[in-house]
Amino acid sequence: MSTKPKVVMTNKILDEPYNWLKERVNLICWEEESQPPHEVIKDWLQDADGLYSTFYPVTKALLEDAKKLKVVSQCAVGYDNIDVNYCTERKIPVCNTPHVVVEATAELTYGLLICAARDIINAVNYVKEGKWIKNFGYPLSHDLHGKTLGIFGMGNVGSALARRANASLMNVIYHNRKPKPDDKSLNAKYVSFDELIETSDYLVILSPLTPETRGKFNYDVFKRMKKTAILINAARGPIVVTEDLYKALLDKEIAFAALDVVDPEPIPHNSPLLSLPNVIITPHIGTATYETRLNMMQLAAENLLDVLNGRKPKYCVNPEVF
Ligand SMILES: NC(=O)C1=CN([C@@H]2O[C@H](COP(=O)(O)OP(=O)(O)OC[C@H]3O[C@@H](n4cnc5c(N)ncnc54)[C@H](OP(=O)(O)O)[C@@H]3O)[C@@H](O)[C@H]2O)C=CC1
Ligand SMILES: O=CC(=O)O
Repeated sequence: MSTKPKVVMTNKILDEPYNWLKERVNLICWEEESQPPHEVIKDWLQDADGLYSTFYPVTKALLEDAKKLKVVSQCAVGYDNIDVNYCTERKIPVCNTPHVVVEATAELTYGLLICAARDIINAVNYVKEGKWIKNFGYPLSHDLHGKTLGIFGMGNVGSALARRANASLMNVIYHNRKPKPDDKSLNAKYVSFDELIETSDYLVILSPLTPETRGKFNYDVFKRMKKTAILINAARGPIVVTEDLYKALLDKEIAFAALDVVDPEPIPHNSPLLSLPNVIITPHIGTATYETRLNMMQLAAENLLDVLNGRKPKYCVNPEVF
């Protein structure tokens, strides 16, 4: 019988971190293409010491029979999918992977911003569909330089985006619950939520999903934004009310939306959002580069192993459990 701790992994990860972890623990991993069924993971967890979550819904119901569980290690910075309060009650540390996700997520967000501002996806399709019959024929798009970029949630990723916006000669404003001490170095101005939504040409959501931010962007907010505004959500889908966004785009209350995250995920194939020409959607790929995922996967494995070996992990969102 193995004396190594048992760890449940909710999805296969890259070979290097997988093999690194497998050498150190008794690893049981869901390797199918499909999302692992709740009942299977719940069953595997009954005698497990650790859970390595690839953004799996970690609910009280999933964990309540996992009496030996010592750690939940998430391969992501956001942890809104995890019932942290329940884990804290059980004195189970919840680990995540901040910092290593930052630059790749800012790059993707910046890419969405440029694609939306310059209408690149529709323009590519216009060429592919044989509609390019003369120059000066394609509908005009909008500059980045000289425009106002509003960031809702100026943390690590928001700051990395602000640096890119500075290089594009944009004016950067932001709203957090409190101003950032280093915003001068980011050439970014702290504004109220009202000023953010009313004056941004491009409004990027980069806050965590919390009870306070859930549903924050609703029809009333969209009505108060510029009619020419472009909304980019690279944070979490439920921060935006999906039906309200659809209506606002249809009613031309805002001009365009570029989304890396939606509610629900994956987006249903018959979602009305997919029928709109003024929406582009990517499948939650902010961190989905080889290099970044490798770093995240290794960090999540190290966090997990630290706890199992009685050490404090590098990143833990409920440190009060120690
Ligand atoms: N699309 C993707 O693949 C990815 C998505 N993400 C998402 O992006 C989020 C941000 O990541 P990251 O920058 O690393 O996180 P950080 O914690 O560094 O930044 C979050 C920022 O949001 C602000 N914030 C929190 N609550 C509120 C609120 N109620 N109103 C306004 N601002 C608020 C915080 O400031 P303050 O505390 O002062 O309010 C903070 O500056 C993650 O939580 C995750 O959900 C991250 C990586 C990849
Ligand atoms: O969505 C990704 C994350 O790291 O959070």
